[in-house]
Amino acid sequence: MGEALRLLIENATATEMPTEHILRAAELIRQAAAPLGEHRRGRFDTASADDLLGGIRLYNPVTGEGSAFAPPVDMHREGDLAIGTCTLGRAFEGPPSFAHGGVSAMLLDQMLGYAVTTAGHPGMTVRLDTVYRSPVPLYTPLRMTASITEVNGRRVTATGAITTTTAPTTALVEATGLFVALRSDQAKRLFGPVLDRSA
Ligand SMILES: CCCCCCCCCCCCCC(=O)SCCNC(=O)CCNC(=O)[C@H](O)C(C)(C)COP(=O)(O)OP(=O)(O)OC[C@H]1O[C@@H](n2cnc3c(N)ncnc32)[C@H](O)[C@@H]1OP(=O)(O)O
Repeated sequence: MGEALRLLIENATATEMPTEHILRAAELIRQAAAPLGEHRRGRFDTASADDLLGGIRLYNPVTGEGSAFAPPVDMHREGDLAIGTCTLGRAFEGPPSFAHGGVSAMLLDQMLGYAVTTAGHPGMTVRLDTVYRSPVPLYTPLRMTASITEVNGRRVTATGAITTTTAPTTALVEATGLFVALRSDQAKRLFGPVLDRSA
C-alpha cells in the first residue's frame, strides 16, 4: 500500500490534468480511504507491523515502506559508517526542481539517529545544525552518510552529509547532531503509555 500511496502523491503533485479528472480522482481517493479508517489505532498504540525494540517502524516518515510520505530512505551500516539512499520526487520540492531544506534536515536527523542507535547509543536529538552548500536535486539518486564523532556520557555527537550517488565526495548538505540518551525517568515520562500498551 505504501508504494501505491507514494505513486498517488507523486502523480497528484505533478499532474496537469483538467479539473474534472482531478475532482473524479479526489472522489475515488475518498472512497478508498474510508474503509481503512473503520479500524484505527490510537495515539499510544504502535502499529501491529512494528517491532519497537527491533527498530521496525513501518510508517516512519523517512524510512517507512508503508508511509505515503517517506521517500523511503534505505539505510544500512558499513563498519562505522551509516549509509542511506533515496530519490526525492516532486512532493519534496522547495526551490523549483530542488528539495525543501526542511526535508534535507529531516533526512539527516534520521541518518544521524540511525548511526547513533545502531552503534549502541540510542538517544533523542537535542540539537541539529545543518549547512546547506548546494541545492539537493529532485529525481536524482542521493547518498547519505553519518557516523559518530564523540561519545561524552549520555551525550553523543554525530555528523553526516547528503550527496548525489554520482558525486559522493561533494557534500550538498552537512549536519551535526547532538543526541542525548534518556534517563529511565525521562523514558517513562515520555514513552510510558506507549511501552505499557505494547508490553
Ligand atoms: C536496530 C535498531 C535500528 C533503529 C534505528 C532507529 C533510528 C532512529 C532515528 C531517530 C531519529 C529521529 C530523532 C528524533 O527526531 S527525536 C525527536 C526530536 N527530539 C526531541 O523531541 C527531544 C526533545 N528534548 C527533550 O525531550 C529533552 O531535551 C531530553 C529528555 C532529551 C533531555 O532532557 P534535558 O534537556 O532535560 O537534559 P538532561 O537534564 O537529561 O541532560 C542531558 C545532557 O544533555 C545536555 N543537553 C540537553 N539539551 C541540549 C542541547 N539542546 N544542547 C546542548 N546540550 C544539551 C544537558 O545539558 C545535559 O548535559 P550534561 O549536563 O549531562 O553535560
